[in-house]
Order: sequence, then structure tokens, then C-alpha cells
Amino acid sequence: MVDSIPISYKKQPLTHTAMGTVDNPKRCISKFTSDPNSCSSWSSKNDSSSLSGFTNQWDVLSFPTHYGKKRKPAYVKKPNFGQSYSTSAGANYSSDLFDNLSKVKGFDICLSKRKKFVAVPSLDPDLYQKTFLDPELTHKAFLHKLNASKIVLRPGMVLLKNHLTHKEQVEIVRTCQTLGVGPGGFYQPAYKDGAKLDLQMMCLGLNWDPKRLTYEFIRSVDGCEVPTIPRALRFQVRDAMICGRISFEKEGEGILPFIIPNVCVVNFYSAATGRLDLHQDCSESRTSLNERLSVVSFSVGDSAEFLYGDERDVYKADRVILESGDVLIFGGVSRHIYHGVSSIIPNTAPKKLLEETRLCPGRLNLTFREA
Ligand SMILES: O=C(O)CCC(=O)C(=O)O
Ligand SMILES: [Fe+2]
Repeated sequence: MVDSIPISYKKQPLTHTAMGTVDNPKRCISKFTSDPNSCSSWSSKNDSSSLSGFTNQWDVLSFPTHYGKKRKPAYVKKPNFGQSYSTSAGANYSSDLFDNLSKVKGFDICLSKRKKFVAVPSLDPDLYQKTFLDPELTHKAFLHKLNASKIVLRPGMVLLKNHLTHKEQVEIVRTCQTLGVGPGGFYQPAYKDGAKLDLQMMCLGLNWDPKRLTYEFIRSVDGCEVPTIPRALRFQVRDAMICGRISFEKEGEGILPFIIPNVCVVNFYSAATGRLDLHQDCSESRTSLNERLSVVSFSVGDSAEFLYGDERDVYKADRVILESGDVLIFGGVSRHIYHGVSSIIPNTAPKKLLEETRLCPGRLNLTFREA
């Protein structure tokens, strides 16, 4: 429903943010002021309060070094199969260190099989860095991707149809399910004014804080460390970038600047209520924004109606259906487009994917950026 998107997505200029490398984001930190030209049409441009109350990145970094390290494994009660996904119970992890912070419950994106309780291992980067791609599969998968159809939506914006193989989609669901119920997992975020987003979110690599519209190493909502981006996903982003770039025969207007992603925002939209207002992605570093580095977005599960355009106006926006396995890339001259999700189309996820993963009704979206 077009009407369901208010024209009110508040973006505020940032004064500080963090930038890093894939392997160790903490090694490379920059501090800067945003370029007003990069996201010139933020709604808060004339909002005198936009910078007031902003806590800078260094406040987060000045937490004690042990902060966020002491965690207990989470025990997650899963709903029985057939039970509404909205009743799914979350992980109740806590640490003495976090008693003064709000407790954030994980969210299970999958319906359980038989076990009532599942132990979630504490965060072990090596475990999640293991790639599920064997060389043979990689070769086959890459051929599949090269041959899949590519739709150029506008200069700098391409939709790679059915780019992710079934196996990759299954692994993406499983990875997001495991990470999503653990420390740093899914939660329902809110903006500075308290308004909740209509989705569940978790971040990998760096955390995006919707209250301050910046990236941070430690999730300020609960003090959790941010899980790393699994290597297999980073390979998939690279493959998608290669396929996206060959879609534009001539360089220039259509060029998609390459990224080495250090941020992945994972959103889960429930089929019933999930949506995301029109907005620009502009919390990234000045370099990333000025160089118009690409945004790479994976869709898994139910289809979504995706809106995009040059203005924050749903009536002027173009729309496209994003299906399970699709990859959308926008960069270069399209890097600063307004975009959002107006609705999720129920019962559109591939049956085979649901059978193998028991993904709840809804859509998983992974958006990769170089912050
Ligand atoms: O779900 C989508 O396709 C868009 C997500 C998005 O725009 C974002 O996370 O910034
Ligand atoms: Fe976005």
C-alpha cells in the first residue's frame, strides 16, 4: 500500500562515524564531518535540533575494554511448528555488566522442529567465518549467477534476478537464524524519537545505531559485540558486484563502484507488518558517500514491493518486486536514491526454502555497505 509510507523518515547529519577494514574494522577509524552535498535532501537539514543531543562515537569507544566481552550462552525457547511467528521467544542473555542497559531479546526467524530449547554457542568468529562454499559449488554457482538475468533499473542501479542459489539462500537463513538469537542478534530498533521500525534488525561487522544514525563497534542498545560478517557472504557480495558491473556495457553513468563490505544490516520483515519508510543510506563515511560506493542488497523469503526514486515521495517513486534470491545493487549516480519497502507479499517465498529452513512468514534482507 502506497499510503502506508509516511513521508517522515528522519535522517540527521552525522558529525562522527567510524570506518574500518573488513578484517579488523577497529584498526582504521576516522572522524569527520559529513559532506552536506552527499545527502543534500535530508529532512532534518533545516532541523535545528539535528545535532543537539548527539553523543559522539568516542563515548562508545571509551567503554572499558572488557565491555561486551563477558557473555553467557543464550538459551532460546522456540515456538512449536505452526505457532505464530510473532510469538517466537527470544534469547535472554544477560551479564552483570549490562544490568543498567535495556535487555534485548533475540528473535528467531525460523519455526522450530521438535526441540523446545536450543543452546546457542557464544560468539566464535571462526565458527561463523567457515565458508560453506566448496570450489565445485562455487564454480557452478558463479556460472548460474553470470547467466541469470540482470535488469538495469536506471544508471547505477541493477537487479540481479535469482542470483543467489537455493543452497546459498538456505545457508543465509541458517546463518541469520543462528546469529539472530544470540548476543548481538535481532531486536526491534527505534529512532531517537522512540518510534519503532516495523522490522527486526541485527548488524554484522559494525552496528548501525538508528538513534544516532552512526556506526559503532559495540551495540549501544545492550553493549553486545557485533558479530563479524561471515566470509561466505563477503564472497557473495564480490560475485554480485562482478555480475552487476558487467550489466553496464559502457562505463560512466552506469558504473558501480566496488565495495569491500564492512557492514551488513540484516532486516527481517514479518509478512504481516514489515515495511521501511523511504530514506537515503547516508550514515557511511564521507569517502564512501562521495565516492558513491555501491550498496548491495540480498532478498530471501517472501517478496517485497520496493520503492525507489529521486525524491522522498511515494507517489513519484518507481517500484519493483524483489523476490527470494534477487540481489539489488545501487551505486554511482544512483547511490543517493530514496528507497524503502512498502509491503511484504505474503506466501511468496519458495516452498523448498521454507521446507528446508522453516523460515517464518516474512522477508530477510541483507544490505552490505562499506562504511
Ligand atoms: O529491505 C530492503 O530491501 C531495504 C533495506 C534498506 O534500505 C536498509 O537497510 O537501509
Ligand atoms: Fe536503505
